[in-house]
Amino acid sequence: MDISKITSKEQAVGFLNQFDNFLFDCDGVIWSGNTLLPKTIEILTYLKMELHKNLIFVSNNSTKSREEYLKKFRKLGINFINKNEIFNSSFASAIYIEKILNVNKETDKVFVIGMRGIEGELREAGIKYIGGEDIRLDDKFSVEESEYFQNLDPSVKVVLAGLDLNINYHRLAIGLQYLLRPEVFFVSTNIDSTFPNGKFKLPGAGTMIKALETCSNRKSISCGKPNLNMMKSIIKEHNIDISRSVMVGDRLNTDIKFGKLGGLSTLLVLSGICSEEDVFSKDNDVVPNYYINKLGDLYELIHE
Ligand SMILES: O=C(O)[C@H](O)[C@H](O)COP(=O)(O)O
Ligand SMILES: [Mg+2]
Repeated sequence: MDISKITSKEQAVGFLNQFDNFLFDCDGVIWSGNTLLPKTIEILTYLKMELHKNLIFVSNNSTKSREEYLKKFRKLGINFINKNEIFNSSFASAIYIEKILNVNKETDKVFVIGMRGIEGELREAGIKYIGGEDIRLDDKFSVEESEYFQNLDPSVKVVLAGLDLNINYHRLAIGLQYLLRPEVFFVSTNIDSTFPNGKFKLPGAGTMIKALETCSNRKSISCGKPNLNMMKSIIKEHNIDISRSVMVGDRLNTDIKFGKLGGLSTLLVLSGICSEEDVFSKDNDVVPNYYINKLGDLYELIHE
């Protein structure tokens, strides 16, 4: 198992010198919930402003659109990022529905189980949708009283499901009605089972997706990491040299797998979901090239 833990200044300098392009996962790497992880601003500023590296942010979190992510970065004091340097699973899903499923934007609709991040990216792509954060879906479910159940929409051609902090039986029941139609596509934003928030692990999008897959007996197409469609969009948009690029993430089965499948080097941080035990577990077959306690250590080791 050829893997190195970065624990010294020499290793940190040697690591940074190998790459021009840094693809960063967000939850568990840059922040945990709405709190920046230690020395994040310092290392990102050092990479961008002093070493003139390309920084690209690749999140499976679909609860925000890229616009909303930009606002989150700026609110947290990170002001040197442009919208085209942010890729997330709600954007990847909207591109997939628009460009690959090629839905008719005049007539077709998407039923959304998820939040405003998905709604925002579908709107930006000009794709009609129902569901999402519609408060009528927050009502206690009753077949007779549900406006959604009593008015199932024949123009729904896709069910798109992602992390939904408002998930409930009502949303799952409506999603199932549409998934029982074989002509309706089943798309999901990502498969993450959990995501970090401070010292807690919270249910991730994979929780909602598995519930829908169970009741519908169907498998979704997942658009987020490790699906390489997002990698293709990133390489095309930024014309990056893969051999000079590294993917930095906290989850082995999404971030590190995404980087390895894409031919990038990979750095796992232990500040999010995965631990050192996970890396060396006999059940793990996704081995990062490097690992480190947290991203900010790269700054601290070099400026100690
Ligand atoms: O769906 C989820 O579980 C979370 O949104 C996802 O895990 C966090 O995304 P990340 O920024 O870590 O890719
Ligand atoms: Mg993460």
